[in-house]
Amino acid sequence: MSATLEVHDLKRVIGDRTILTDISFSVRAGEKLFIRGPSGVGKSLLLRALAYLDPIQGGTLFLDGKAPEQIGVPQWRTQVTYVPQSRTQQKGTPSELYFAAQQFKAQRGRPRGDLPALVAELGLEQSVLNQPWIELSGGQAQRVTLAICIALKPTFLLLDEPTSALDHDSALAAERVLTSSGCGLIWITHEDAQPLRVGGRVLQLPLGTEVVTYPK
Ligand SMILES: Nc1ncnc2c1ncn2[C@@H]1O[C@H](COP(=O)(O)OP(=O)(O)OP(=O)(O)O)[C@@H](O)[C@H]1O
Repeated sequence: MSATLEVHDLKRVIGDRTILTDISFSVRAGEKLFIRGPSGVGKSLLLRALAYLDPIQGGTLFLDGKAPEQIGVPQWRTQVTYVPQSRTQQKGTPSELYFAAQQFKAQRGRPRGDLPALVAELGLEQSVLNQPWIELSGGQAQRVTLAICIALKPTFLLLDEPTSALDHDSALAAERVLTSSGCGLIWITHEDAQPLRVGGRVLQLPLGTEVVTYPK
């Protein structure tokens, strides 16, 4: 049976503003769930909450029936990995980040993907791996970040507009790489055509209702 990520009645409050409330859904490894909604509605906050990067003010998260505290927060984030919209850091190179990520205790002994192959499939030269982050374009940084996160083989990838800095052909390549990764994908997009192309369920914020499922 494939792994399942469950969210029950999630609530996020910032200051005196309730941004998200009563959000419930579940996703299995290999499935795709798109998150849609207007700017500022709380899409990034939802993904950050799922990765246990921010505290939540209500609700529960489970991975295969276990809460983050039971699994251990580093182990949770190893399996439920947030991929930020912008470049992960300004210091060092992508290779150094990939090496450093593998040194975390929760990452040791886990299977890895083929990072050079992922870099090539995303239309990048291998040399980007050894270029300082600061020298990469927004689109190069976005793709190499994706390649690193996929190569770390989490069970779920939480994708914060993963193709926002890409031209159309590069976006299509990224969609192919992501869908063949085998990860469960929870994917924020502002592009109407993307869920239709990729296939998957669509959850609309602020209500958190599933509005449509596109076949694939
Ligand atoms: N650290 C923070 N402190 C205060 N307010 C925050 C913080 N992070 C987010 N917010 C607020 O929470 C709301 C939701 O933010 P979020 O980034 O999740 O929106 P979003 O739906 O991802 O938007 P966009 O589509 O523009 O990326 C916004 O009003 C934002 O200003």
